Amino acid sequence: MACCSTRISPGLHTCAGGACVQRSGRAEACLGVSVAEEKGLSALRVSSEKIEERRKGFLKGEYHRKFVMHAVVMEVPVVRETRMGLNLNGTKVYTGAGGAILEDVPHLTDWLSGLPTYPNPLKYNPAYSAARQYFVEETDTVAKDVVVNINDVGHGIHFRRAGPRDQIYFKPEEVRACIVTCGGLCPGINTVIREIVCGLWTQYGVREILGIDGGYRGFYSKNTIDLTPKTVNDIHKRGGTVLQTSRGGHDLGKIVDSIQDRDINQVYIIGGDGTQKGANAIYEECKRRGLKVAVAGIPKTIDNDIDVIDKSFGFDTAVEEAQRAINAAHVEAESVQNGLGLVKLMGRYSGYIAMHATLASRDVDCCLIPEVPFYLHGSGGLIEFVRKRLRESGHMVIVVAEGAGQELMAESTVNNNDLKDASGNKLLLDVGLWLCTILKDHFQAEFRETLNLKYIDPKYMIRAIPSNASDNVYCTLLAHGAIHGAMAGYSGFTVGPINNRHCYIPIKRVVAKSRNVNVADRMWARLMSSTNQPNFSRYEEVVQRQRKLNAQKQEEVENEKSTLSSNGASKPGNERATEDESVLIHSGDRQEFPVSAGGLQPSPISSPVAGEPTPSVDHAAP
Ligand SMILES: Nc1ncnc2c1ncn2[C@@H]1O[C@H](COP(=O)(O)OP(=O)(O)O)[C@@H](O)[C@H]1O
Ligand SMILES: O=P(O)(O)OC[C@H]1O[C@](O)(COP(=O)(O)O)[C@@H](O)[C@@H]1O
Ligand SMILES: [Mg+2]
Repeated sequence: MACCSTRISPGLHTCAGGACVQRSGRAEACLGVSVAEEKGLSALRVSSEKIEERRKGFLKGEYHRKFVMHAVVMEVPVVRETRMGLNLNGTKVYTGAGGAILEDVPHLTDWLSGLPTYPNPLKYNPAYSAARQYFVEETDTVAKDVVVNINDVGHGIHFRRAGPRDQIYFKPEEVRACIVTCGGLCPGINTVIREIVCGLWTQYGVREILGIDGGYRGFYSKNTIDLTPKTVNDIHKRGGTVLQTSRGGHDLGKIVDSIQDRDINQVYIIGGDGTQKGANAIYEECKRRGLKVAVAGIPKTIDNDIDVIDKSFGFDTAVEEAQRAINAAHVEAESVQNGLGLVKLMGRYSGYIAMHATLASRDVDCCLIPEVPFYLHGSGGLIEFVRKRLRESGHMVIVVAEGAGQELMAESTVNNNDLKDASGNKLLLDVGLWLCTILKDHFQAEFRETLNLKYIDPKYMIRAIPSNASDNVYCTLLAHGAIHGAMAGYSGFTVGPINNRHCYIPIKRVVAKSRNVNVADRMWARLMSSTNQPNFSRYEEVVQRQRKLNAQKQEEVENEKSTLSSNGASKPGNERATEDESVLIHSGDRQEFPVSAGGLQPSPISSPVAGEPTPSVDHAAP
């Protein structure tokens, strides 16, 4: 049992460091914590009478679990106030008397005073009336870090717990909500849309729900779509988004004009990091204009790179679907001699899908992710490992995240790729095709071996499927969290689970940085120990050496050029010659490699490292 969901309630903590311990086997716990956990109550508002009252209830066996009470709980002084301030980002921050810090989300009352409140209609909803302590207290919070030292004082950062509030700030018949989906596809988007519509309709009695067609630009360039439980009934069984999506087109002025013109007062925005930045700008602008508009973000990213929350929806589905591609690659590889299956998975900057898919599969020999730069040649390099593994097992499978090796490829690209998509995201070089060409050609040229390489890029097949059962449930909780938050008057927030408890997080906090695989963490260690792949720890050294070599070569070419021009030698087809020279520089000594797909030259880093033995040619190989 965790006591951390109540850490803002220091009055109930009794142990030296402010933590409570469950004694194994005997189901013991602090009363305060068990009460707060079971009933969703907070000590911040709890008087000693209330504790006494609850204690009696507890003793009468009103609670599910049988806890042995720590007598000392009752002696702890009750905290009567918290301190409020702003942090550097302008986020409201509450500091509890015990040192816990609540990073709060904005509320309509921050800029609109005297707003009336209304009782939550869920009180009278027969489905929910049986749920004990259904409403979340305003003082309930969730701790960001749950693994703490028992002797630590202060209880770290907390976020507001998500869920329905007793009082709401919108009369249901006043609500005119809209939903928009932006960015790349991800399994589960339709489920979130469906559950926002059905939740608003059935839980709160909202009748006006509009779909914005085609992402942010749809606010000002398209008609809206009426959404009802009937129109969205089956959409969770389909992949994609029924509302359509897009990149780019975030014209803030026009979007908020459209919100105002259409009398929209709740905006539900489903999208990734770019979308959430856009959502924050919309919230800020609504606030600046003094509008009673609640803006709720629902984080979507198949890459699982959104910070703070446990994981994004669709991630589990994606990892599961990736297994099919890995299995296929494995079957192909083990059915031939020198078989190599290469699978490229999503992950622009974060290798979560590749890492989890590898761990789940057990058939993967090497997993390459953006967080771990790799190199090809020399000791500890990829080629050495591939050769070793092929010799041992006769076949192997490599999983590569699409953002891996970008620096390595960029180094070897004659016309460096600076292209961006409509949202400003850098377009990636194709690491899958690049690896195919390099590996095949190198094995042929250097070892006289034919690699039976099969390349699978299942990205769009994975993104397009509907969410699996557990993601469907997750999407439902996200959607419900978002509607409860908006109805309660919160705005500029993203909803998501932290340590398995759903929270409202300031959007600003979520987009401040993206999340990456922590290679110093045990999860990556597990992967390394299961694949036994190289850790590429010599990357920097290898790159530096190669850069030096390239610079020397460049200098030689420049010198040659200037000698030619000072001799007044006019070479026919001079321009073409210059191009060829630049190819030479970038391709190092390995001119036997053809230009790979995507216009890439073999990497300079892919050349043997100076001072290292060149791999011997294996003439015995077929
Ligand atoms: N910094 C930003 N400010 C405002 N809008 C943004 C910003 N970055 C991206 N957007 C908008 O968010 C939408 C989706 O962004 P994108 O990066 O394509 O996908 P994702 O949200 O999945 O990361 C696009 O319409 C884009 O214009
Ligand atoms: O090909 P598209 O549609 O531009 O999408 C490419 C990107 O979309 C993703 O699937 C998810 O990206 P976003 O979450 O930023 O939309 C990435 O893995 C991938 O790089
Ligand atoms: Mg993104």
